[in-house]
Amino acid sequence: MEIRFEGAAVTYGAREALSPLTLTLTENRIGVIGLNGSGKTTFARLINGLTKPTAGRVIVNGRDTADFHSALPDVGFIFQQPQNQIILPIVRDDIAFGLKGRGLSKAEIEAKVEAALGRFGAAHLAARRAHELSGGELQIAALSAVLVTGPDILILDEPTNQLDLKNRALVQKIIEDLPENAIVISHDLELVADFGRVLLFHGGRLAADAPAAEAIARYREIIA
Ligand SMILES: Nc1ncnc2c1ncn2[C@@H]1O[C@H](COP(=O)(O)OP(=O)(O)OP(=O)(O)O)[C@@H](O)[C@H]1O
Repeated sequence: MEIRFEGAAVTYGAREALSPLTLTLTENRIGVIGLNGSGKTTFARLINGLTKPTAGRVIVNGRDTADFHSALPDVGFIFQQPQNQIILPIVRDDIAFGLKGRGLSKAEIEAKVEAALGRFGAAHLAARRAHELSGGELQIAALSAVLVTGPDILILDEPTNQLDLKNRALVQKIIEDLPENAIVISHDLELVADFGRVLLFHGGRLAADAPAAEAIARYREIIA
């Protein structure tokens, strides 16, 4: 993975959501922390191309996000409210939906869906109705639907938000074990506490880019 921000900035009218940012990300785990409205989601949306920079460039694995009309296929995004990204009512159909148009046979699609849920020991969720799932199950269904498409980079926006302690621990373990590159945005600082690189945003600016302990300490100083 190589993500390069080259003076990339986002402004909405007169509001600067992200000040010009230049950095390169190559680490397998990146944490993103900061207050509400500090620019974390804007930063993440720049990486998958859902938001285009109003200045500068963002280059992901050698490709300029501005060259894509929509999101980049190699960047999966799990949104803050995973229920909003479930498209079809039954879990297995929803996961299969992402594989449409790839010229796969029905049997190949079924095998991929099974494997996607199987990664999380969640094959039993295949026939369930998505709107009946618990928060943790919903995260697994959303993760499966994104990972089945084979992204190189996964962005998780507050993945433990609204989860109880048990499901939180489950999601933390799942993130630890992911072979994919993961960028984790979180107010749950424990979730990124082991990460070698954590970015702290404050008022749309990068306020720290450091190992977790240092970035978290800086965050505590800022709000003190
Ligand atoms: N589409 C938009 N139009 C106008 N302003 C926006 C838009 N999206 C974000 N902003 C503004 O940009 C700033 C950064 O927002 P962003 O969503 O990146 O913050 P965040 O750090 O992810 O916040 P939170 O922790 O609350 O999710 C905020 O002031 C927000 O109001």
